[in-house]
Amino acid sequence: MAKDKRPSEDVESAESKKRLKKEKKEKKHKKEKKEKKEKKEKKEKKHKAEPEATQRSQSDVKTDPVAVEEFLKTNEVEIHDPKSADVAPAVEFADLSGVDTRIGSHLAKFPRPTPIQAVVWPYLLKGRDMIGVAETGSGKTMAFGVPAVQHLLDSGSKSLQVLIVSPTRELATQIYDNLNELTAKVGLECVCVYGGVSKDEQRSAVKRSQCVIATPGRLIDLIDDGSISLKAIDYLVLDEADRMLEKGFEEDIKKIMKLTTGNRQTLMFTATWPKEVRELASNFMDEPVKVSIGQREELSANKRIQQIVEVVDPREKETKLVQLLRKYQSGSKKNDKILIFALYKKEASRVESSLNYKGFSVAALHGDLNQAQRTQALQDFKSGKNSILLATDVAARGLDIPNVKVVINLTFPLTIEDYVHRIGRTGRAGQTGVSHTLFTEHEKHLAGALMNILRGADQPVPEELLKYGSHTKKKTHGAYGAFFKDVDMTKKAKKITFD
Ligand SMILES: Nc1ncnc2c1ncn2[C@@H]1O[C@H](COP(=O)(O)OP(=O)(O)OP(=O)(O)O)[C@@H](O)[C@H]1O
Repeated sequence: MAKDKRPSEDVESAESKKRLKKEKKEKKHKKEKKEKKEKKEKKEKKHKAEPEATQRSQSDVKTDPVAVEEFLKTNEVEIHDPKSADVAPAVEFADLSGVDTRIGSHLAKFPRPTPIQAVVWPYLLKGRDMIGVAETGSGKTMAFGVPAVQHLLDSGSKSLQVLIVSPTRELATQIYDNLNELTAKVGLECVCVYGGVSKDEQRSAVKRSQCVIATPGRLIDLIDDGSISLKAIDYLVLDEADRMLEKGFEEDIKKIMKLTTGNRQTLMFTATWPKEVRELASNFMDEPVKVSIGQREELSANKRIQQIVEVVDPREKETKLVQLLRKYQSGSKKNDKILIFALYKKEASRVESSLNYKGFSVAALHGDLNQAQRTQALQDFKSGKNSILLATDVAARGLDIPNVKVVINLTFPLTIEDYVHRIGRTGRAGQTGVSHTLFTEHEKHLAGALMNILRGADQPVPEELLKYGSHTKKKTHGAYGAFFKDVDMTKKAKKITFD
């Protein structure tokens, strides 16, 4: 009887139970890993065995190693493949084999694949896991989007198989718009799942979709209430992957990964890939190919952006901002689009009112607004109704707004990675742009990192910045994800009662 058992027996049986549980878990993990490997190998074999006749066979192009070498060198392409597979880039669309012609004709609106697309597509079509790092505005959405849709076509199944996770609602919507154009062409459906709006429509769209683009919070809500199952997800993308792996999102991502199949193809895409997130990333991936484009340094900015940095007294910032807006919208430039970044929601809202009062046409985008206001602000900026958008870092990553001429950093971001993403809202898809940063003593711990970025992009380093020295503080904002995370404002606050 349990009652008569000696304490040491209790401990022993508890320990052996624990051991058994651990062994069982390890066995399960090993089995899943093995299954995943077998499925991938099968897929790779399938691709080798039957090059699709939809486009020119890749072997036609592979034959010119000199051209391939030249392409890799000119575009500063680095490929690290633990399996050392011999995979040639698809430099022209015609070089891309295994892609449905309906997708091919959609892509024909572009002259040729961007370098990241050219390099990752052939690997992704073979079913490989991937870490793709390339500058802002370089076409990463289609880099993971085209193989995602092809994956659905190859499998022929009608269940929810593709999941793309994004840190913000606006970015999720944008990815959805991009992918929806592709899926609509081939008779498949996408759904966008994000917070701040009603769940009902999303629930019913999930039922008919094969591809879901989601922000983590709402996705988990819908999983928890049984409206969505990730059981069949076998192609999973983390866009803005480094942000998704930071604290604040980390637990959500772990939960999401656990709920998908062990046979998953996992992709991570971003313009910045700090060391801090790499270990966590490797837990979710199986021998990923790492492709980086133009990343001479560990972290680099788009070189087509002219970066101006001015060191100012913190009290002068707003006066300086007004002068900059007048300068960048003078004469024929009066309707040029300018994106201003503030750090805090309150700051954004206060400066927005002050600029509107001074006669500028400003919209604001930050987490204190409801989703309808956020969507409207972005739309008004895109359409040019408001030529100035004042945003927090909710708009720093991924947003592809046509013709943003200037990005102004009114307050420097918390991390240097966010600086790279913020300024990347201009100079997209081969265009040029200007970023103008007001730097104060409050950010002096980031001066060294900023100088590295400037030098890496052949930009001048102002004298005043040098006085802060080249000391680079390690990335400290582990909690940044939590600060940044969208809060669902439609959710009722939980009532807490104290006894
Ligand atoms: N092959 C191509 N040729 C020219 N333009 C392209 C091509 N593919 C995509 N684009 C365009 O490039 C722009 C930027 O693409 P996208 O938003 O995918 O960039 P990104 O690399 O994801 O940027 P970020 O790092 O800021 O998220 C979009 O307007 C897109 O339509």
